[in-house]
Amino acid sequence: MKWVIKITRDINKLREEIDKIDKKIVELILNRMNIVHQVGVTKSKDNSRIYVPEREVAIYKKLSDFSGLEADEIQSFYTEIISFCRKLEGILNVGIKYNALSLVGVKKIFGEYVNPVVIRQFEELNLDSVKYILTPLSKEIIDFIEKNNWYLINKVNLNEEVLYLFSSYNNSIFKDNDVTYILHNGIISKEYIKVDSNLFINLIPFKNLKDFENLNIKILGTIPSI
Ligand SMILES: O=C(O)C(=O)C[C@]1(C(=O)O)C=C[C@@H](O)C=C1
Repeated sequence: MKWVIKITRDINKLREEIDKIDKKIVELILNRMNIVHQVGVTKSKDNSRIYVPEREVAIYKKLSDFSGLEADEIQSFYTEIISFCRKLEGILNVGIKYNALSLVGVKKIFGEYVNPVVIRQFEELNLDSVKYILTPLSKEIIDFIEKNNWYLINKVNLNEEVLYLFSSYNNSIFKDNDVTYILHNGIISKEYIKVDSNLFINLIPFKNLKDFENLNIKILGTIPSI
């Protein structure tokens, strides 16, 4: 019986430590929110985009290098911290087709603070308020982004499928190892996705993009990688 009491006492001490740490974490999150709010005010003056995927990926990478934790592990909890801060800048509307996978994908990319807008066809979207679409690749979305001049800006891997994030805003900072997705009527890279019998999405390292300049290609976008 004696040792049970000792363990309980030790656990209580450890929990006191945890409580202290939690207070510090929340205090730091409040400081972070304050700074992000100021970023938001600056952005709203020059009307720049709220969601900056390449910056979010850079944050995961820096914290991974700093801590030795895998970037995926950092991302698993940091997405929510960024989501919580980002909501001060505004809540994003993201168009999805109705299915459980898309709802999971939206939360995995944006965290809790996001507004999924469920639609049957992308053409139904109100483009004044919806600037993002998360979807598997299809001819329908390729046609939509070509028509509306949208870009491929991010992706999310779920167990069974990959969902791609399209936006009316393009990413603006690219690193050499980021992957550029280009549309062409043939296969011109080692990695590619077949859209239909005469349309392929070729995946090219951003640093090699200049080698493809002379071909008849359309750049869909570049996805930040860690
Ligand atoms: O750096 C910015 O542009 C921010 O708005 C801050 C912040 C963040 O919480 O760190 C939030 C939203 C962006 O997607 C990227 C980063």
